Amino acid sequence: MASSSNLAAPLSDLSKEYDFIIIGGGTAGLTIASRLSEIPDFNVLVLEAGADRSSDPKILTPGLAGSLYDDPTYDWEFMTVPQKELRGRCVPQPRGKVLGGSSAIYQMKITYNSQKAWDAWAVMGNPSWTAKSMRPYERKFHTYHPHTAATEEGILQYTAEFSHLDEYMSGDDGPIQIQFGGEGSFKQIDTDFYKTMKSLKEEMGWNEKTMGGTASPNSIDPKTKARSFAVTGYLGPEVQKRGNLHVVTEALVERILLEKTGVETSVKGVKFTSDGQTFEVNAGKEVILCAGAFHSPAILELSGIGDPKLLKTHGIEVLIDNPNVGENLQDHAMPSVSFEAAEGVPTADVLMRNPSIMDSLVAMYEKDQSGPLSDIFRICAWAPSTLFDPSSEEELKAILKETSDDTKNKEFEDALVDLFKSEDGTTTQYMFGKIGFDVKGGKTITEIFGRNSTGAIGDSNFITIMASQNHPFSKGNVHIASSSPREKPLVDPKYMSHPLDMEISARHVQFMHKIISTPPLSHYFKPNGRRLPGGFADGKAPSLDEAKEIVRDSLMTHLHPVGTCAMLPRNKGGVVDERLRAYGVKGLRVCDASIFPVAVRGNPITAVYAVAEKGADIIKEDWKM
Ligand SMILES: Cc1cc2nc3c(=O)[nH]c(=O)nc-3n(C[C@H](O)[C@H](O)[C@H](O)COP(=O)(O)OP(=O)(O)OC[C@H]3O[C@@H](n4cnc5c(N)ncnc54)[C@H](O)[C@@H]3O)c2cc1C
Repeated sequence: MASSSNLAAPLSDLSKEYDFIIIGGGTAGLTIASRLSEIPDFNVLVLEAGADRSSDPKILTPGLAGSLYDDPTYDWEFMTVPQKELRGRCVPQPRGKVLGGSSAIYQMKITYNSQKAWDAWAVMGNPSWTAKSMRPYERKFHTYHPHTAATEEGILQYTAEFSHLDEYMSGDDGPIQIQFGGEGSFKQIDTDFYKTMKSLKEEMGWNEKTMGGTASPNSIDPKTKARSFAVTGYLGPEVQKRGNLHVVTEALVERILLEKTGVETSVKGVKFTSDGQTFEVNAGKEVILCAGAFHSPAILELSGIGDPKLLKTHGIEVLIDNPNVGENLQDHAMPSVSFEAAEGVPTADVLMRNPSIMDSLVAMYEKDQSGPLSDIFRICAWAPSTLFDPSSEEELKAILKETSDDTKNKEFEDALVDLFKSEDGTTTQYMFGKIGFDVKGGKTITEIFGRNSTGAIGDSNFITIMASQNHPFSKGNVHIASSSPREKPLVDPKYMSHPLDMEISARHVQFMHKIISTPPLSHYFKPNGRRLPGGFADGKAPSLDEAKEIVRDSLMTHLHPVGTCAMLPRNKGGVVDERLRAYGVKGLRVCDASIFPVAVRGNPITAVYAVAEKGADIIKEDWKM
């Protein structure tokens, strides 16, 4: 049953025209809706395909985040097309299909982009998107609740000194609540991970300030112990009282309505379906497309904006010829190797095997928001992307030279190489999960986390190390599969299609041996224990060739697709200009993860909020507000 959410009048009260129509009530969409509706003269409509589940305990309980995937109630359940470099494996790609979008199902981990990686956006043709211009927006979206002395002593003293510890980065009155967690939020194993990464950093001579362990806070509200996300943050009670904001859920946008007057193409409105009925609403000022990295390009294509060849194949009239739509897909990909834990080391595998334990944890949280489900402590570390020893650096540079013939891509590759060379930009993000992953045997995310028929995890407990490449060279695409708005677009990230990505990832798999062999962390692993998907035999690091095979069998997504409606000059692959205006159409902007020209360092939600905050300011400025 379609609903018009508690924020607005029923669907039957829908006006014929709104100043701004926002497609997608997700992370970016709600941020922009909230900021634009601060102006009483603006009338704003949000159309969201998913339902309003903002009081659903599964969404609000931090420790239940893992139960939201592979369930169409919350998740679009994307699956990539078969990936050539992964032996034809398809990779599951959850995306939030509820009010709040992916912020309602994401893992709540907060990290920040590097200065150098923001500046790459400017260098590539968007001079007003420098790191300096983005920092105020990174502060604006959140409130940071200061960490405790225990967190300082047990964790932060061993971590790299940057971003969240930098006062300049800590917002004090933004809508999203960020915290490190209270007493008991981290365990001795977490402290030992940071001690190990600190000693490795010293041994490897990595940059003191930016590399090594980093503790990321979470977007959990310390007062309620609940997920803080786009709905709780940007559609709070005060915003809900605004008469100029209308949010319609369970409303699937089919296409943007465009009209041609002479040579000019402009936006007329939006066509959507809800409750089996079709509606058309006019946009007095603009349509703002915020449907995320997979749906935003698809909606453009369904509306006649894209590669003429593709559109004609699907019988769609070509209104704007722009073959860049849906290209430039970048996703953080990560080989994920599970190492058997030493006897007596508890991991979440125990919970997977004993649902009754989970039931009692849920009861604890329901009673007074206490227990392990009220908090998530996530650990990670940054390492240089390639440069473990100088000889391999030479080898990697040679590979890059061989593959750099594509002139359109040259600027992108140059920007990435520049990032590699810089102290703060060049990163692979190691993550550490206290649970086994069966990536090779699991077809869905749920199966990968140990509930699949291959039974590879069995009765063992595992600790998984993931190595996410933050600035991948491989680029894929997302395009419609047919002219039906109900059919999901085809997602092809082309993981590891650039040979340099394989070289980098394989070296990081080799380095995992060093991580598990270094005390005090080494004590948590069973000597010569089982490894998933395999390798590391006889207590040794795999050879480079063996490591590449491990990458093929263990690579999964870090769930950070971006870039498919890139903000770039049009002749360099752009879909929108630096004021987020779609090329060739008056009154249409795109603003979400799809506009990122280059993937950010680390987890992208902070960048999505910051981009949306800046986007809202740009729109206000352009309408002289
Ligand atoms: C499982 C998971 C875990 C993650 N963990 C982290 C993490 O810990 N830290 C981090 O920083 N990032 C994480 N991310 C990534 C982060 O959540 C996303 O990058 C970010 O939320 C994307 O925001 P967006 O606005 O681009 O898209 P979304 O937030 O996905 O919003 C798009 C919205 O558009 C709606 N929509 C799509 N098509 C239509 C249509 N035709 N009509 C109407 N509405 C439509 C969707 O339903 C959705 O609500 C995670 C992502 C996932 C999926």
